[in-house]
Amino acid sequence: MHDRGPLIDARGLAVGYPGGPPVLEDVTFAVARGERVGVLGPNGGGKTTLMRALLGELAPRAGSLAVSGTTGTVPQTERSRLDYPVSALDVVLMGALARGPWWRRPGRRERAEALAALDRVGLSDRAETTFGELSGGQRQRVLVARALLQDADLVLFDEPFTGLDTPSAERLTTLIDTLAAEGRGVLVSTHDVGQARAWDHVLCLNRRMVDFGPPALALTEPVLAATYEHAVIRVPVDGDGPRRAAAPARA
Ligand SMILES: Nc1ncnc2c1ncn2[C@@H]1O[C@H](COP(=O)(O)OP(=O)(O)OP(=O)(O)O)[C@@H](O)[C@H]1O
Repeated sequence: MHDRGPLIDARGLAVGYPGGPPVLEDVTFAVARGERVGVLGPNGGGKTTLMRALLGELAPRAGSLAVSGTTGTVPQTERSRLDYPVSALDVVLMGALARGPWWRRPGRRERAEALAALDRVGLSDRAETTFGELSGGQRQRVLVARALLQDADLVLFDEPFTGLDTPSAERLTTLIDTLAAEGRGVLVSTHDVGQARAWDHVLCLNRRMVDFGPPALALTEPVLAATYEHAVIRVPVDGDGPRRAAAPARA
């Protein structure tokens, strides 16, 4: 892994789709190694669009975006289905392809590393299972194993908690913590404001950046109201103490 500078440095970033107006503007944030950054925003707020820009699929329309090191991605589960019959192990081994020179096919050593990566995400018994036959949560964990094999400096998760039951969500939370503790930067888009409070920074998006900072400073009522356009459920905490807000459930 490289050791210096932020993994992501976005300044005044604007992004859009070919032929259309920008769908995301004025985005300024940074992600350092070892940080977990939550990306919050309503449906259509631009979270996936930001991920696509970070992956180099969409070029900045304005401002600047620098992403350093290797990037592993865990897309939304419905987008991670593969139509061809590859095993979970094959998918993890794709991480070795990204790591090595293009002419070198993964060998016995990479296979052993891929099995170890599957073991780390608790799926060593599913190595030969067809990827498409796994549950959404299991597919996500296979993709985390792929990022581990790739030795990704930065791991992008696009709404990974959607549809997960409580044990799977807890397991994923622990994995995210572990990835960050290893010095990787982790960017996670989520609809769960309460969960993002536990991370290092939050980036609030609603077609433009509403705020970026440590959750204790950024997640104020005005910021949440601007992010979710007042569709916020207010939950009082400790009588007159600060209020906690939760994003509305996905439609
Ligand atoms: N391929 C595309 N071509 C044109 N516009 C698109 C495309 N994908 C998304 N958009 C538009 O960009 C805007 C932001 O969408 P995006 O998918 O980034 O939001 P999101 O925050 O990820 O939403 P969700 O929470 O529903 O996943 C939306 O208005 C959407 O219609």
